[in-house]
Amino acid sequence: MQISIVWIRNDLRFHDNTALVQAINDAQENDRLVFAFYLDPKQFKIGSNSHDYFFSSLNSFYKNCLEKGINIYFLYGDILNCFDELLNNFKNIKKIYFNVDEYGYGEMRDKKVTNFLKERDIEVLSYHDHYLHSAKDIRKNDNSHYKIFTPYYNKWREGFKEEELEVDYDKLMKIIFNDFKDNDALGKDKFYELIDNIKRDFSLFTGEEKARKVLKDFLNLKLSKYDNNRDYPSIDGTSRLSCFLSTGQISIREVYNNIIKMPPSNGKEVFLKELAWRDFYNMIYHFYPNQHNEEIIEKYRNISWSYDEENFKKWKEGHTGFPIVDAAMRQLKEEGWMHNRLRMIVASFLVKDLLIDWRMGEKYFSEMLIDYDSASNIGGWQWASSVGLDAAPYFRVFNPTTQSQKFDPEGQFIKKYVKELISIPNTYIHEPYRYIKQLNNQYGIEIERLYPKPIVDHKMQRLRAIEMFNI
Ligand SMILES: Cc1cc2nc3c(=O)[nH]c(=O)nc-3n(C[C@H](O)[C@H](O)[C@H](O)COP(=O)(O)OP(=O)(O)OC[C@H]3O[C@@H](n4cnc5c(N)ncnc54)[C@H](O)[C@@H]3O)c2cc1C
Repeated sequence: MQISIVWIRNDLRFHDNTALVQAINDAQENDRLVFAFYLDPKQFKIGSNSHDYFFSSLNSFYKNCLEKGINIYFLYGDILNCFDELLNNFKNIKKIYFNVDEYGYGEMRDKKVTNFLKERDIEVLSYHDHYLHSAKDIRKNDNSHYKIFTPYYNKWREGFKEEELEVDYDKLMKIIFNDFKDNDALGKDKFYELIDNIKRDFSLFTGEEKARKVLKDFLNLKLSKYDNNRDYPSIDGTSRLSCFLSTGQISIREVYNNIIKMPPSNGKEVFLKELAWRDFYNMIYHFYPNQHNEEIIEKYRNISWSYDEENFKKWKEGHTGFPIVDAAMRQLKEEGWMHNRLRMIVASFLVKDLLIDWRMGEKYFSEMLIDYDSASNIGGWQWASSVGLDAAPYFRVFNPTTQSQKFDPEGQFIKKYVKELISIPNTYIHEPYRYIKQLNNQYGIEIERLYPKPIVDHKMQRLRAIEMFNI
């Protein structure tokens, strides 16, 4: 009997899980398959939304496995010790299957483990699975990578997209190997401990079935109007698939294939472009591995950012005195998700109004977002900060008030999250300070008790930001 391991990671699903399907298809009659999950202490962000969502999703996948009669072998601790333990516990492991990470810490970890396993004569079979096109797929004619999105997108549209892979469940159930004691696997206790300590339970928004339902609702109810509605945070007009995609609870090919089958519409075209941005940022992070810490545009590496903790706190808590920024930041804290338009507004505000280092914002998002994905998050932050490839030009400074007037004209979104503004007349909702000042003059009500006055003067900060970039 030979054992193959399927190393599960941010691909928490059965359907169209490339590594899993390949492992099942490759197996001979006497081969056996073990599911393994490595709990990486370096990646825990205990108490954060991103951590709680990931572990709620892992728990959901684990329960799905148990229902099917599949156990998971959890590993916890130093990665090479863990794989050593795995090889010792199952003497006849011949192959390890997994879906690769193409950037950042995950890519380094995969390389380290691959070398370790190869030295021990274990065959390592790794696959591209997480994106429609892997980082090296879409190239210019001279074979270099793209730096600008539009030509990348044109090539991306033409590129061949893989078909979805079906799981042969009958075969899987014949070859699955569960004959290990849970207490042999040191990680099981740690897994239960992590699940017990989840602060915010996101389980209702996890799982393969839920992801499929969210996709179906999007196709039926939102896709055809996506182009018009996607910019208005008070409208539920976007897919809400990001958390399922970042944890792999739905395959990107399943999303793409369903979209492609829909009748032509502007909504469909715009949506495909968003999927391409996801691939684009994966590609960029792959080719600029220091991007998490370093501006891609070299001349901006010497900007003297502010590290003002007080203003940073006001931004995080949603107390800046700019209602659209405050509503968005409160939504992020309460729900772990923020609308794309608002991500752009609050990121621009942090960097170009408060002049604070984008890395501080990126780190905060990495903890607060349930859809946290390092490539898209760093890409989004470098875009808003004008320091990345094909980013917003440095002189484009979002005006939080006009953005608010344009994308939340009635203030519906603002009033949902900034409750203290609920009875402010609509004409003042984007600049409540003006109204409160009137109240103050008329009745002597203290301004800051109702809602803070703007913590900065946007016009002045805009000029300072432009000056700061002028190096
Ligand atoms: C500062 C900043 C940080 C961001 N951080 C993340 C992050 O950590 N994780 C993340 O998934 N997205 C991130 N985004 C991109 C985008 O905001 C979210 O993907 C989107 O809001 C998720 O909601 P949705 O699924 O309803 O999106 P939809 O509008 O329905 O889009 C469909 C899918 O396309 C992809 N997508 C859409 N817009 C983008 C984009 N600009 N860049 C990359 N992929 C995109 C996502 O996978 C999304 O689920 C960030 C954007 C900014 C400006």
